[in-house]
Amino acid sequence: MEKGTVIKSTGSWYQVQLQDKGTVMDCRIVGKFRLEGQKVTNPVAVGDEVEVEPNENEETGTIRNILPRRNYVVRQSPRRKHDLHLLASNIDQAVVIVTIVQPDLKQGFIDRFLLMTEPYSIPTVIVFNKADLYDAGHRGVFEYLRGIYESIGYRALLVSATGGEGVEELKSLLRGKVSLISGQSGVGKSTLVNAIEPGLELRTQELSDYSGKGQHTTTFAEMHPLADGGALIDTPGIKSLSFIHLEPMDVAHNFREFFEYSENCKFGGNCLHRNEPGCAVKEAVESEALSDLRYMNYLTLLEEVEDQNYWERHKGV
Ligand SMILES: Nc1nc2c(ncn2[C@@H]2O[C@H](COP(=O)(O)OP(=O)(O)OP(=O)(O)O)[C@@H](O)[C@H]2O)c(=O)[nH]1
Ligand SMILES: [Zn+2]
Repeated sequence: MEKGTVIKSTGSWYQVQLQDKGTVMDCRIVGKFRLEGQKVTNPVAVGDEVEVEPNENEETGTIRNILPRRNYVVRQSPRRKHDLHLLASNIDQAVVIVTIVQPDLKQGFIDRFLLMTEPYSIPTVIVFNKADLYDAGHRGVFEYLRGIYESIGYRALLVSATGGEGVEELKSLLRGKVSLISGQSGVGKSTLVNAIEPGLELRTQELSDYSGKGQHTTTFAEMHPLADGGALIDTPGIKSLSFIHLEPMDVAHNFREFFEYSENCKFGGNCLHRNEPGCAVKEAVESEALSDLRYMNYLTLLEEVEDQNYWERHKGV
């Protein structure tokens, strides 16, 4: 057995960088794996520490064991809505790239992303790219959002991949850390990564193939080492994020700023902060101690998760 780190996954094959030799081996996995009792489309994630048994040819191998994960980021599979998809594991931080223009910032996207990274309290940096295109109004929107997110402990950064603004600061945030980097399509992720590490070829892509059942997208993630230390785990552009695997209470527990108020809710840890009498979270929103934008997005996500749970329970009845 040899130990290694998964640096790329393509669905059926995994590239494992071997700890001792430093070489990369193509590996397969046998058997079915589950995550917290739910099916996963990819049982092994980029970032996983694994034990590999080399095949007779010594060129390929079989993953026999996944070492315990320090953390992981999971989303609902874009292909099979009842399955989960592991984006990455054992990461130090997540970087979500957004832009206010070209394309317009999708309302609620940042909070959806944070709901994905919050279960393991993964530090998340929100990078606003294309600063060179922002007029005074756009800058105002950035300042407003930065105020909201930095007050609850997330870093917000203004950068321009093409103009250079903020790139050095982002570079120093990435140094020495394993960062998951993600964003909606077209926000400039490839351009930005190239500005950070010229020559780093992002080959991550969303491949579409056509089968009789319709259009399928396959997701690939890949870990790239950084010259200054650390690594980037690149993920394909995210179209949408939903949360079939969460319960309503999980949504409440992963809006981190609610915590210091929720202990004063009449129903304490069981409060969903909606119409419950004596809800301290709702009061804090009304008195503007908490952001009403975040609260509004919270209610949307809560309702979405409740609807899903409803249909799950009534399926086949
Ligand atoms: N003005 C301006 N344009 C940018 C900036 N960063 C990226 N772009 C442009 O935005 C477009 C999309 O950039 P990409 O780097 O391909 O975006 P991406 O996020 O990797 O997109 P996908 O490959 O679809 O995931 C390109 O035309 C870039 O030249 C920026 O900071 N300022
Ligand atoms: Zn409450």
